[in-house]
Amino acid sequence: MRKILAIAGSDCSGGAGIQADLKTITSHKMYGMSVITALTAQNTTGVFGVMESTPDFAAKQLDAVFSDIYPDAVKIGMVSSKTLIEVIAEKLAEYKAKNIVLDPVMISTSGSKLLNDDAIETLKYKLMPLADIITPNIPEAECLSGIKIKNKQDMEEAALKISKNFPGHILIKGGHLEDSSDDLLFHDGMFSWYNHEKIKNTNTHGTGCTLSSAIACSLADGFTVAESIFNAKNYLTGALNYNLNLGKGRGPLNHCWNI
Ligand SMILES: Nc1ncnc2c1ncn2[C@@H]1O[C@H](COP(=O)(O)OP(=O)(O)O)[C@@H](O)[C@H]1O
Ligand SMILES: Cc1ncc(COP(=O)(O)OP(=O)(O)O)c(N)n1
Repeated sequence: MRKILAIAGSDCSGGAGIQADLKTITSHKMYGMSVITALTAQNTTGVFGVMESTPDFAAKQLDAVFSDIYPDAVKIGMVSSKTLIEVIAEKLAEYKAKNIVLDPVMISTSGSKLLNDDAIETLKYKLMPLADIITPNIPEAECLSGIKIKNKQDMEEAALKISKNFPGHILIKGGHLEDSSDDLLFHDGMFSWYNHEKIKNTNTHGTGCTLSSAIACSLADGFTVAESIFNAKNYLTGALNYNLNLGKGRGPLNHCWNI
């Protein structure tokens, strides 16, 4: 049994955050664990409130997990404050965590800030160096690179810029592009494109969380990063294609389409 730890915020409506992570991990027939960094009051229409965990309590959760059931991979999602990021980085280094996938969650697609402005540098310089792969969406890649992204060429430029400070795998997700959903992987001086036509489904709440957890599952299974992205995209495509239609806004995915 592979064991996966998700460090992320809770989405009470079940589409994104820790709930999407645990559903994804379970659908991969793996054992999911969670360190909850924040409670959010949100649904398919927006985010109405955020209540952060204290850094001390996040540290307690990390100690409880790592001292008992050592994870084969770790996915990190929403971590909103500087002090929380610092404590998570310290604990992951202390426990020599491996196969770390960092989704640098900054703003929900519904427009709410999920990362404090004064925490961006801490995320860049304390948490990113521990990650094997980071998975920014286009607005997040713009923030990390300082480049405005309008097309695929801009995505390549942004990846190059981000790589100046981060030697690991950089996956810039293209879900926010107008006419395609092509994702770009940059590593070791090489670009690889994961091309995908846009699925005509507006129910995409939690796609980023789902993709990063699915990547963590394949890494835990021993696949390379490039193979793990390929597997994760297939899983995500199945969940999107199901066209689940729940809620009054941008609805969630069917994480259980494959079981
Ligand atoms: N309509 C869509 N059709 C196909 N793939 C999509 C669609 N929307 C998002 N994706 C995929 O979902 C993943 C998450 O993408 P994105 O929406 O950019 O991230 P986030 O959810 O973090 O904002 C990416 O692999 C992207 O290509
Ligand atoms: C608690 C929580 N974490 C992360 C997100 C962002 O989720 P993401 O998968 O990027 O999807 P959308 O924002 O596009 O729905 C979130 N909303 N809540």
